Amino acid sequence: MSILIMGTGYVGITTAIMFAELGIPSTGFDSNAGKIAMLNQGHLPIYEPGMEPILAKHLASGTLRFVQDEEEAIREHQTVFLCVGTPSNSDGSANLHAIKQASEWIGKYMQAETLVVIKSTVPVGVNEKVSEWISRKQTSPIPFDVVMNPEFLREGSALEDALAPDRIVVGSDNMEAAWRLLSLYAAIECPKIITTPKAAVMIKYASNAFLATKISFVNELSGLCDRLGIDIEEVSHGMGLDPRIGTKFLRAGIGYGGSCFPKDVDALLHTAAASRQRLTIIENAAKVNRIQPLQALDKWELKMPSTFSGKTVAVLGIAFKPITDDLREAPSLVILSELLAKQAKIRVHDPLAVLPAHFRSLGIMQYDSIEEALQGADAVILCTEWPEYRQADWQAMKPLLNGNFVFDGRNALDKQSLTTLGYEYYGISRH
Ligand SMILES: NC(=O)C1=CN([C@@H]2O[C@H](COP(=O)(O)OP(=O)(O)OC[C@H]3O[C@@H](n4cnc5c(N)ncnc54)[C@H](O)[C@@H]3O)[C@@H](O)[C@H]2O)C=CC1
Ligand SMILES: O=C(O)[C@H]1O[C@H](OP(=O)(O)OP(=O)(O)OC[C@H]2O[C@@H](n3ccc(=O)[nH]c3=O)[C@H](O)[C@@H]2O)[C@H](O)[C@@H](O)[C@@H]1O
Repeated sequence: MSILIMGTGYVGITTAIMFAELGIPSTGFDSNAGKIAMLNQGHLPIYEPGMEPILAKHLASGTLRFVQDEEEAIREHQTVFLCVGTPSNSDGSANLHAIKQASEWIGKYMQAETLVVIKSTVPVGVNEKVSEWISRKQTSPIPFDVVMNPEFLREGSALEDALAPDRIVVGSDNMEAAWRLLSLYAAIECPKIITTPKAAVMIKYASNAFLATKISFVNELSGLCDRLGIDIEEVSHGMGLDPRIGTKFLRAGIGYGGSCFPKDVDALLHTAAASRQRLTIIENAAKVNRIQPLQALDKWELKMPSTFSGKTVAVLGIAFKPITDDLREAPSLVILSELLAKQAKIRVHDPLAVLPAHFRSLGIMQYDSIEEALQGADAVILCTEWPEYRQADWQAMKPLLNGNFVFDGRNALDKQSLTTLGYEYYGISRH
């Protein structure tokens, strides 16, 4: 029997394709009709390498389809995954508008007993709200279950992560509903946990907050290492060899971004404040992340003979990480704003991400090639570690520049070879 995925953004489209890959017919619905039209034409509204041909394959076989009408979508299905967005409100809490709207539609249109699965990242207690929103819209009492099933995929490797997850977490007080959900994942081999809805939610928030804290830990430490003349890369490497610490998420840089770490950390802090329980480590992880790009820029400015004012700066990479066109909460945007405040002239390159109109209107130009972006630049700032930048011919590009400063916000370039070529290279505590 087909399952319904509500919300076809990064998580929804990946979930729909994942189930199609597992041989389970899936239907995607999104309130954004433009996305559904695109998907029906075989085009992804997101950038995920290798995913479009798989989408086309399942569209052609009929294992996957997309519909524009919520009533039709809900009437035909008894298993519904909520994959809608949960952005931040201005106070840091999770905005549940889309979750509420989708729940009310389920209540209004469901025809038979339904399993509602919440894959979106939502705070503790939202399963109860969803039950309430569904019930209130029902005209006759059709039974349903609400089960939490947080998602752990990463953008850029979304389908691989979904098909080979580290774990599947199911939060439910009803074992039968939990097993019904787990039966859909039967073909995936990984640890599968059934826990309470509250614990399932906390596993998701705690995982993101821990990873964010790990990054802020190494970023804060990089400040001390810099003062002491220690290369943070050597420290991360040495620390990471201890399997209790691990090498992952120990890369120093200009900070974490993306649609989830900042938002989920804020939402967890909001939950903590509402529960009158401070989370000082996580509060400070967020604080370190806010100042990290600004501190890096200030340090780099001191390396130059004069300030950034009036200087031409080439910014390489604006996406929040490589292999995505996503700019949400990207640290590059902080760097761009600060460079504007410092009255620099800015030239940008990114292989995929498009500079927001707001920055264009302020005079920042985006170029299609690295060479064009570097033309006449006094300094280069790398914000995203796209492989293109490491592989670029820095020797051939040198005559294009007016200055020789390379500031590497991701410690991605080869310091030794750039220095040999006559560049003045500074990264995040590279010594
Ligand atoms: N992006 C990621 O890598 C991950 C995201 N998550 C979580 O998953 C959730 C979704 O995230 P993304 O897919 O990134 O969001 P997104 O913004 O890419 O997609 C959300 C989609 O929901 C649609 N939508 C809004 N209201 C709707 C409604 N009432 N009915 C149907 N569709 C509706 C929007 O039009 C949009 O296409 C969030 O809670 C996020 O925190 C969890 C793990 C990874
Ligand atoms: O909840 C979510 O949405 C997802 O958030 C992250 O995935 P994602 O945002 O796609 O990106 P990551 O690869 O985790 O990177 C996040 C940010 O941390 C930065 N980062 C990462 C690792 C590191 O060592 N240093 C570092 O600065 C990256 O540059 C990037 O800006 C998590 O890794 C996923 O498990 C989770 O499902």
